[in-house]
Amino acid sequence: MLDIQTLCLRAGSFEAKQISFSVPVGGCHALVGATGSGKTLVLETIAGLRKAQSGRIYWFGQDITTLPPEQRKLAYVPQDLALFPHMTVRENIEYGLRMQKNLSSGKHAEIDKLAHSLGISHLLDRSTKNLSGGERQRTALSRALAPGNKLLLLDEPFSALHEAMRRELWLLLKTLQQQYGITILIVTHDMEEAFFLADSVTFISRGSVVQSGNKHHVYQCPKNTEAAKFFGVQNLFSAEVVDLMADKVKLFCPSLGTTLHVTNTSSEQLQKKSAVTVGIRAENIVLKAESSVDESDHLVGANQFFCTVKHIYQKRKGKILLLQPSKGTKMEILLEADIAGDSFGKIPAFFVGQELLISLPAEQLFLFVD
Ligand SMILES: Nc1ncnc2c1ncn2[C@@H]1O[C@H](COP(=O)(O)OP(=O)(O)OP(=O)(O)O)[C@@H](O)[C@H]1O
Repeated sequence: MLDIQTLCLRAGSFEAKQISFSVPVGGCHALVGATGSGKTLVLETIAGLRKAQSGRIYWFGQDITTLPPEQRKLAYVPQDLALFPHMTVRENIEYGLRMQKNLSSGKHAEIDKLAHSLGISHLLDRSTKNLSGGERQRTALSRALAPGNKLLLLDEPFSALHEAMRRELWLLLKTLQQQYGITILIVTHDMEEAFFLADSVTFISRGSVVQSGNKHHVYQCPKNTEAAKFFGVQNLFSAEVVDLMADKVKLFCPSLGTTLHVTNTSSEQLQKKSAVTVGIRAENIVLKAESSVDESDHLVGANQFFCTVKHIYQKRKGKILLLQPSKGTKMEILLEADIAGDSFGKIPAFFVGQELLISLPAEQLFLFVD
C-alpha cells in the first residue's frame, strides 16, 4: 500500500497541511482539485523531489519519507514529461536502467517488449524532438516503467492531448496496470479521467484534503459546497430551513421562489431557520411534459415550478438548457438542465422564451451546511 500520513509541506508562502490518503497495491488513486491547490507539490514530495516538513510516506510497508528519489522504488512522470531532447526514444527509455548500471542484454529484450506494449517499437531509433503529443506520452510512460518499479506517479499526463488520443491512452494505462501489476497515483483536473482510471479519489483545496474515498461515494455524497461544485453539482442555491420532519427537510429557496423538500439527508446539524445550500446536478432536473401542466397550475407546489428558457446549448446527444425561475428573486439566477436525447419524446422542441414546468426530485437534492 502507498500510505500518506499527515504530510505537511511548504513552497514559498504556500502550505499543504495534514495530507492523508492511501492507495492499495494494484489500485489507482486520483488526486484532484482546482489549479494551485497543491497537487503537484504533494506528488513531488512523494517522489522525493521536495522535502516533507512533517508526516510520513510509506510504500509497501517501508518508510520512504527521507529516502533519496532513486531509492524510493517508484516512477514519476512530471507534467512536462522531461524527455531528453538530445537522446533517441530508446536512449530515453534505457536511461533509468543505465543509471542503475542494470542494462544487460536481457534488459534490451524487455525494453523491446515494453515498447511493443506501448506501441512505439517503430520509434525507438527516432529523436524525441519531433514526436507527436501521444508518442511523447508513450515514451515517457515506457521510460518510467522500464526500471520495473511498481508505483507510478503521473502528473496530469494526458491533459494536452485531444479527446480520442486521451481515451486511447487511458485504455493503454489500464492494460499496463494489469499487465505489470502497477499501483498508480494520478493528478488530474479531468473528472472523466479520474472516474475512468481511478478507484478512489482525494479532493484537495488550498493545500488541505476536503474529502477522500471511493470515487462513487465521493460523487454521490460530496462533503460540502466546494466538493459538490468540483464533482459536478452545477446548480447550488442559498436556502433557509422551514421545517424538520422525520423523513425530510422543508426549505424555502428565495432565488428559485419555491419551497423544496429534501430527503436523503441527515437533519442532525439543522435547525429551523438554518441557512443552508441546496444543490442538484443538471442531469437530475426533470422536465414535465406540457400535457401534464394544468391551466390552474395545481401541479406547482414543493419541488415543482415554472421556468423560462433563456439559452439552449446543443450537445452531441441532447441539450443543455439554461432556465430562469419565473417566480424567483429576478436576480440572474439560472438553472442548468442537462436534457438527454431520450427526453425528447416528452417535449419535442425547445425554444428561447418557452415556459416549462420543472421538477427537482426530493431524493436528488443535496443539502449542505457550510
Ligand atoms: N517553488 C515554489 N515556490 C513558491 N510557490 C510555489 C512553488 N511551487 C509551487 N508553488 C505554489 O504552490 C501552489 C500549489 O502549486 P501546485 O503546482 O502544487 O498546484 P496544482 O494543484 O498542481 O496546480 P495545477 O493544477 O495548476 O498544476 C501554487 O500557488 C503555486 O504557485
